[in-house]
Amino acid sequence: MAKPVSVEVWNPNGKYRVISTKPMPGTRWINLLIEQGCRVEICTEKKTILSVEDIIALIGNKCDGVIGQLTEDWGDTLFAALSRAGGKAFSNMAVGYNNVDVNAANKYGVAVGNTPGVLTETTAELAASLSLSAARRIVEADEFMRAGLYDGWLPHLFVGNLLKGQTVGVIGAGRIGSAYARMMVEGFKMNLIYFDLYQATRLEKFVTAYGEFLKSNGEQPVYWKRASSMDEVLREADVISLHPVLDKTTYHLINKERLATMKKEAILVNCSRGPVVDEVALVEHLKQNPMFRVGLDVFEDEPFMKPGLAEMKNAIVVPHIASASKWTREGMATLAALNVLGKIKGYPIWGDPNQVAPFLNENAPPPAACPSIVNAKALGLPVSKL
Ligand SMILES: NC(=O)c1ccc[n+]([C@@H]2O[C@H](COP(=O)([O-])OP(=O)(O)OC[C@H]3O[C@@H](n4cnc5c(N)ncnc54)[C@H](O)[C@@H]3O)[C@@H](O)[C@H]2O)c1
Ligand SMILES: O=C(O)[C@H](O)CO
Repeated sequence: MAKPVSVEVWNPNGKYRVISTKPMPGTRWINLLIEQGCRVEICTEKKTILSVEDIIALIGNKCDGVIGQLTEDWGDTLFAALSRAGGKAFSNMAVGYNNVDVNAANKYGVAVGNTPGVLTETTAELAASLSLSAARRIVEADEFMRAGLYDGWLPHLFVGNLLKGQTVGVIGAGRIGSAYARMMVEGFKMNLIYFDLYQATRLEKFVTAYGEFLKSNGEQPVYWKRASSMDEVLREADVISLHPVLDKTTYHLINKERLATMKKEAILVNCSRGPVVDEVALVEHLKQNPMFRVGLDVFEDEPFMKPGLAEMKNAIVVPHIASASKWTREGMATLAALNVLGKIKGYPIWGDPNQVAPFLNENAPPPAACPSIVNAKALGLPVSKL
């Protein structure tokens, strides 16, 4: 028998039982569920990562839908349990869903939601912060100051890299990669080289137009290039930021050989998923190349770091906080709740999961649609005409 898991209950007499495996920011998501007749149960267990057994206990015998987290292993066992309990809806409170076995969800007819769009700028801003912090050695300098080591201005003290005129490389120029590229190009007047399976037409147009603007003002223009291989980006860029999805094509995309092709003083930023980088190879590379710097938001064996990483002065490490702005996190909770609610209510799927603003407007009721269901096609779910 699984141990009972502690929950906080809202609207106990609601017709549909919806579980959230974690307390989530804001209250709009709870109110939206309650207004539509849901009983909402929020897991209040103290431990950060729930096990499959914990979640099975939460699901129980009757559960219409679950809002879950990227730390949870949503595979066959959990989708089978949800299906047995009558559930047909699950949503990650995240855009990435590499923790979800979508084929297993398809097998049990469970819709899988995610939360694109609302976290694009927030995540790109963190990638830009890590790029700048690494270039200007901000964390090292802060530690130096606090250790009482500063005894006066010196010509060589914490000399870093000037970004202006350098080249920013983006691997995975989707929503977040493109937003990051625009920030680096416009903010720091960097040239762009990117690699993606698809052409980032809007991004290219933006850089072209900005380059023309700079030129017309008598300034050095900026340029873009779509690389024909990832290696081209690694060889040419001074700052490289990783923004692909994690799947079998991107696992250990950055490995020992590829690190060796990068410039000795390059900066590597990862705000995608930890396993995109071979972290053991990275630690070795950081040891051998003290001028090479990294900014990491994600780790291969989260929440752990590979041995040696924490000791590296040329690494900045933060605990998976790229989407952590109040507006974004409340919006993610709202989108996740509306994915589950929409499926329970039989609503169609929103036509463009990149345009989620109507769901986030606090002054109007959200559209009667599921904002983003990744397996909508596989399940044959209808698309909204709104
Ligand atoms: N650190 C965080 O807190 C955080 C926050 C949000 C998203 N993420 C991660 O960022 C990822 C991207 O999010 P997004 O909203 O920009 O998604 P997106 O789908 O818009 O962009 C992903 C891009 O990666 C490209 N891609 C896929 N395989 C590739 C490959 N082999 N080589 C190069 N490019 C490839 C796709 O074509 C696409 O353009 C998410 O899947 C998630 O894992 C992390
Ligand atoms: O995929 C995601 O959304 C993140 O990792 C958390 O915001």
